[in-house]
Amino acid sequence: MIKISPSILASDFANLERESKTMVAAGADMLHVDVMDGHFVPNISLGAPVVAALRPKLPITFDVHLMITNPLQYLPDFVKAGSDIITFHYESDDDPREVIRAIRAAGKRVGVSVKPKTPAQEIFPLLEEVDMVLVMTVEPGFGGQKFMDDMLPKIRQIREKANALGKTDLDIQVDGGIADATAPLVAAAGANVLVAGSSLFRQDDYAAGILKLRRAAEEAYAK
Ligand SMILES: O=C(CO)[C@@H](O)[C@H](O)COP(=O)(O)O
Ligand SMILES: [Co+2]
Repeated sequence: MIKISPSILASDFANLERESKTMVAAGADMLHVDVMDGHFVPNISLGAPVVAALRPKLPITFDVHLMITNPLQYLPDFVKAGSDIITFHYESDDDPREVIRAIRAAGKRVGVSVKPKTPAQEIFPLLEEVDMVLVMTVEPGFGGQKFMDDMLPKIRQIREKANALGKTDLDIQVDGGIADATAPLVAAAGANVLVAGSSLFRQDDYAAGILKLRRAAEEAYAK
């Protein structure tokens, strides 16, 4: 019901393979890869070569979060690298439908992400065309930021609209400041895919961390 997607942005990059493997063995449902270009967001992280290097070593869903300008230009690289879910930012392209179509045509699952200032209503017309909506609960660009609880109504609005459209299987992902205290809030609002970076990677026992986060969210989601 609840899926946990640890963000490897918070891992020890000098030991990326080991860190990722440990997180997968600890029970992660997918791995979240934050791609930042220094243009769409004011930070540079990692790119398709890193996905390509890790992909064959890890039998898990690669959940790639593109925080880049001109996603269509780089899409083939991320497809070739073995991404499973490709999420682009609604604000990063003038024609989001074209990006959705291209990701779909490449045989990948499609996510569309919204920054905190973008209202839910802007993506309502796209809900039937995507597999997942990513609601940013911080300004994209950096890990370790404080969760914005004013994003909770947005999650609820998207879940309600999806249900009203009959799209009850829409994944709603949340990303930014997700931890034991915030997981129940987002799950109660209707999110079912939780990205967590610093709150998981800073723990000694990743399995215990995932379990606790999952339980906190599941209890609230079921209500
Ligand atoms: O996309 C982003 C940041 O832009 C995230 O995926 C962060 O990596 C989440 O980090 P935490 O807030 O969980 O530390
Ligand atoms: Co992310």
